[in-house]
Amino acid sequence: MTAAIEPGAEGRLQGLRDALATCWTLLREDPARGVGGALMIFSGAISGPLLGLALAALVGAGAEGRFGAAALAGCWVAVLAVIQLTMGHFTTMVFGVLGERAILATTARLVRATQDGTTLDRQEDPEFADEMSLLRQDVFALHYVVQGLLETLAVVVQMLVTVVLLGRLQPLLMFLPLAALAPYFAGRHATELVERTRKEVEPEQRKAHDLLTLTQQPGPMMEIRLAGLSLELARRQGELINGVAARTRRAEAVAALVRTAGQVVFGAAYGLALLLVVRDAVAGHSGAADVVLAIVLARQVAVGVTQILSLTLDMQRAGKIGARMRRVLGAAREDAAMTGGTGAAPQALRDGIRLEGVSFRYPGTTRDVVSGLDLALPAGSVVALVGENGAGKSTLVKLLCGLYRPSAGRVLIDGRDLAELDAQAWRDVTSAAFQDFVRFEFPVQQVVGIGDLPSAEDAAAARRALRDAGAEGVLTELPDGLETRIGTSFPDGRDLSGGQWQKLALGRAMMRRSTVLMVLDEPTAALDAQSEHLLFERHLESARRAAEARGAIALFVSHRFSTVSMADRIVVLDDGSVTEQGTHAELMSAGGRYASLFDLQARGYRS
Ligand SMILES: Nc1ncnc2c1ncn2[C@@H]1O[C@H](COP(=O)(O)OP(=O)(O)OP(=O)(O)O)[C@@H](O)[C@H]1O
Repeated sequence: MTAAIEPGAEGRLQGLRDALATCWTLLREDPARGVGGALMIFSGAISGPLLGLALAALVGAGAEGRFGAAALAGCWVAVLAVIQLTMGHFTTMVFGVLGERAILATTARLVRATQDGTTLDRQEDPEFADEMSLLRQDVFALHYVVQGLLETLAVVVQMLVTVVLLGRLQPLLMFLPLAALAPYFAGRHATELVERTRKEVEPEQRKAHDLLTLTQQPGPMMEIRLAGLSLELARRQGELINGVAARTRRAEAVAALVRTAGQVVFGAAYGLALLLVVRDAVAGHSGAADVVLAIVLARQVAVGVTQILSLTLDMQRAGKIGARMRRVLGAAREDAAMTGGTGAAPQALRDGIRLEGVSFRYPGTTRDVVSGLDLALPAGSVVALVGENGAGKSTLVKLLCGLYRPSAGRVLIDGRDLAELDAQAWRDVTSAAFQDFVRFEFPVQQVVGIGDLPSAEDAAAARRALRDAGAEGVLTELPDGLETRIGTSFPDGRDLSGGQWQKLALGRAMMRRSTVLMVLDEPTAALDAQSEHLLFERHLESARRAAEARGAIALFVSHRFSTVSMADRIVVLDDGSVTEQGTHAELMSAGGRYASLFDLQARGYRS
C-alpha cells in the first residue's frame, strides 16, 4: 500500500487532487476564515506588480513635472508597500488558528477511521504503521503546507500579471519566466530525492522513537533500570539516530546541489534580460519610467521564481499528505467493506459460539498460529482456556472478540458468521480484560467508567463494577474515592501498585451490563492468590447471572489451575489446536496433558 512516486500525467493529476484534498482538510474547519486568509495571500502577492506600476507612474509624473499625479502615485506606493509588508503577519495568524482546528479535527477523523475502521492485522502491518507514523507528523504541518500552497497559486497569478506588463515593455522579456522552469524541475527532483530517503529511513526512525518512549514510561523504566539496560538501549538508539541522520544529510546535500544548478541557469537569463532593457533605454526607445518598471518587474520575476521554487516543495508535500490520508482512509474503507457486516449483534445467546475450521496467521509471518480449529462454546457456559506460552490462547480470544479476521474458517455466533455482524455492535455486547491493560491516568471514576461509555460518569455503576472485580479495597485506600486522579504524570496523581492497576482494569471490563461474551485473558497475573480467588468467585457469580438472563458465555485464560478447575468446561490448546476438552473431572480422569500440568502445579503449592 506504500505509494511509489507516481509517474505520468495520471500520477500528476492525482498529485494535484491530493494537494487540493489537503487544502480542503484545512479549510473545511472554518471556511470563512479560510477564504479570508486566501484573499489576504492573493492581495499580498498582487501588490508586488502594482507597486512596480505605481513607482513607474511616480517617476514618470515627476520627470514631467506633474506634482498632483506624482503625489497620488506616491500615496499608492505607500499603500501597496504597507500591504506587501504587513499581509504576511495577518495570514500567519489566520492560518495558525485554522491549523489548530484542522489538527484536532483531522486527528479525530484518523482515530475514528483507524480505531473503528481498520482491523488489528492492518494496524500491525509495518507498512501501514509507517504510513500512520508519517501522517501523525504531517498533520502538525498541515497549515504551513496549505498556506504555502495558496501562496504558490498567488505567486502564479502575480507572475502572469508581471509577464503581461513586461511584454508591453519589451516582448522578449516575456520569455524570462521560461528560464524559471530550470529551478522548478530541479526543485521537484530534489524534493523527490529527500522524500524517498525519508520514507526509507522511517522504520529506523520509528524504532529509535519506540526505544526512547520505552525508557521514559514508568513501567518499563523500572525493569530497564534493574536489568541495567539503559546504556545499551541508549547506545542502540544513538546508532539508529546517527544512521538516519547520516542518510538524511546525504540526501539533503545532493538535493541542495540539484537546486543550486537550477538557480544558476535562471540567474544567467535574468542578467541577459536586464541588459536588453538598458540597451533600449540607451538607444532612446524608452523613458526613465519604463526602466524603473522593468527593473522592479524583472526583480519580481526573480523573487517569484525563488518563491515558486521553495513553495513547490510545499505543494508536493501537500500532495503527499493528501495521498497518505487517501491511502489510510481507503484502507479503513476497504477493511470496513470486508469486515463490515451490518447484522445486529444478538442481545442473548441460544446456541452459543462455534469455531469452524478457523485458522489465523499474523500479517508478515509465514506460520498459522491457529490452524483448522473446531470448538464449541455453549450458551451459558463458563469456559477456561489453558495452554503453554505461545499456544495461541490470546489469538483465539481476539478472534472471538472480532479484533482479527480468521484467515480461513468461520466464527459462528448462534449460527451467524461473526463477519456478517456489525463490528461495533458485536464489541458493544462483548467485554474483555487483557493482561496488557492500559493505564489510563484519569480519575478512578473514569478509569473504570469508560468500560461502558454511556455510563462513564455513573458512580453507582463504577462501584458495582469494582465490587464484581473484587476491587472495592482499592477504592477505600484512595483519599478522594472515585474522584482520585491516578498516575504519576500529574502532580496530584496517586500511584498504584501493579495489582491495584489491574483490579481497576478488571472493574472497567465489568462495567458493561448486557454482554453476551465476557473474556478475561490472564487479567490476574499481577494479583495475589487471595485476590484472584475472590475475583473469580465474584466473576462466576455474575457470569451465572448473565448466563441465566441471556445465555452469556464467560471465557477466561489462566495459568493457575486452581482457578481453571472452577470452569464448566476446560479447553487445552497446544500449538494453535485443541488437544483436550471437558470438565475438570473428565480431564483429570483422562490423565492427559491437563492432568499432568494440574498435578505438577498442585505439587508445587504443597511443597
Ligand atoms: N502481533 C503478533 N504478530 C506476530 N506474531 C504474534 C503476534 N502475537 C502473537 N504472535 C505469535 O502467535 C503465537 C501465539 O501467541 P498468543 O499470544 O496467542 O499465545 P498465548 O497462548 O496467549 O501465550 P501466553 O500464554 O504467553 O500469553 C506465538 O507464537 C506468538 O509469538
